[in-house]
Amino acid sequence: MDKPIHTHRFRYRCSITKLIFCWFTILLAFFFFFLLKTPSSNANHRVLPSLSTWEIVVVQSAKPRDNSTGHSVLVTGAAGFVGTHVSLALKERGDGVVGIDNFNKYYDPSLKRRRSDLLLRNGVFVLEADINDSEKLAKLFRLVKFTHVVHLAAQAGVRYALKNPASYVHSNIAGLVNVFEVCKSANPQPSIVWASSSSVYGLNSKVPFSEEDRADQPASLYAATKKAGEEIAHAYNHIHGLSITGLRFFTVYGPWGRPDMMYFSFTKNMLRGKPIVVFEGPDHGSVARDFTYIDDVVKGCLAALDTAEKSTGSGGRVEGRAQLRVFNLGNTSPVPVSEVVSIMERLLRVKAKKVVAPMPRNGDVLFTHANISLARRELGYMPTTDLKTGLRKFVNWYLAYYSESKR
Ligand SMILES: O=C(O)[C@H]1O[C@H](OP(=O)(O)OP(=O)(O)OC[C@H]2O[C@@H](n3ccc(=O)[nH]c3=O)[C@H](O)[C@@H]2O)[C@H](O)[C@@H](O)[C@@H]1O
Repeated sequence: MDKPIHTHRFRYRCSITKLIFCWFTILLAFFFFFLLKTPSSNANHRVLPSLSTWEIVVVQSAKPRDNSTGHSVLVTGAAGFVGTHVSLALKERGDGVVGIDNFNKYYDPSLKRRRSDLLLRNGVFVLEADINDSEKLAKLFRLVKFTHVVHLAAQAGVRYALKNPASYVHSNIAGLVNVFEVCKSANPQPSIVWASSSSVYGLNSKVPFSEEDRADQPASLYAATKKAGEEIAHAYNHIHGLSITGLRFFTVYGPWGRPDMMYFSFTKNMLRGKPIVVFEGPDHGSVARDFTYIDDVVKGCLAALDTAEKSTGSGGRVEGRAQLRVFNLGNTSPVPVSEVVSIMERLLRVKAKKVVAPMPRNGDVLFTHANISLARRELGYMPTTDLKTGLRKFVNWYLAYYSESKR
């Protein structure tokens, strides 16, 4: 029997209503889904874009002004004293630079932050990470094909090794190996320039110190880790074809310097009317250093980078021998610490309260003196700043920096 027409209509209306209801429910579900999703996706945005922003900033920072001639350089220890100056100089001449620094507390981290701010204002991004963090380093190399690595991150200071020996092993041995490991696996492999130290000459008494002299009598753990670094560099060069240049820095000083160093701490104490302890050698002999001004050292670093040959390894294969070099970067004119104090007295117009004490057996050596003929020949390295001029520049910076900090 035929169903009454109104029943059909009713059913028909019902199914239309159901359909509309269904669609409406689906639309509503979508609406609520997106409504509820928005805040959490915003939360994600706080993470994701900051990650991609981080990546974009790295890529931008690494870009040379001119792609065909400029380098892309990773500078470790970029918020350090030498690292900051080298990064600025590279950026200024058109290279792309990315920095990495762990901002540790060995000395006032706010100085490192201020250096990092200065770098950022000049287009250099410094990533906060430790050189032992292989993941972070590998990530950087996935983002950028670095042509060079200037490895300056280290635990510095010869005397602090008595207090915290582990930090020297962590940064100067394990950290160095980690940097080499990441560089070795990168494709293409970068060329590496890294900071060794004049302290590797240790008890060597043949002057001036030449690269061929003995460097197997370290007087401090710091020196021992730097010398070990040179041997480790040899192994990575030999096995993996990494092009490596080690630079033996001689007591580098200047604006934005390290507060743990003598010229810096003496300035601070003299201005506050506090005593300074001046070490002397046996029989009241003077202790002297081949103080080298930062701008001269920066020129040496850039010349080392520019003359560095390409690494020869890739994908586990090595095509021929890679370059392995070591250079002294000194000033060739040692100055006794007592003379530094006299210069500071004149510059600061303050009489130092000197306490003369025998040099403790804590890692110090009596003197350093660089023979720079190899660096002159191969790098065109020629220091031009005498100690008086360099210290004047340091004092000017110091007074400006700390009067501004006070304000
Ligand atoms: O050339 C280097 O390779 C090394 O130079 C410096 O080491 P150092 O020369 O000992 O520099 P300072 O700590 O500034 O000492 C300079 C001189 O001042 C003397 N000094 C230091 C501190 C002090 O209170 N009194 C004092 O007479 C030291 O004996 C030394 O002769 C750096 O601190 C090291 O990181 C670097 O590697």
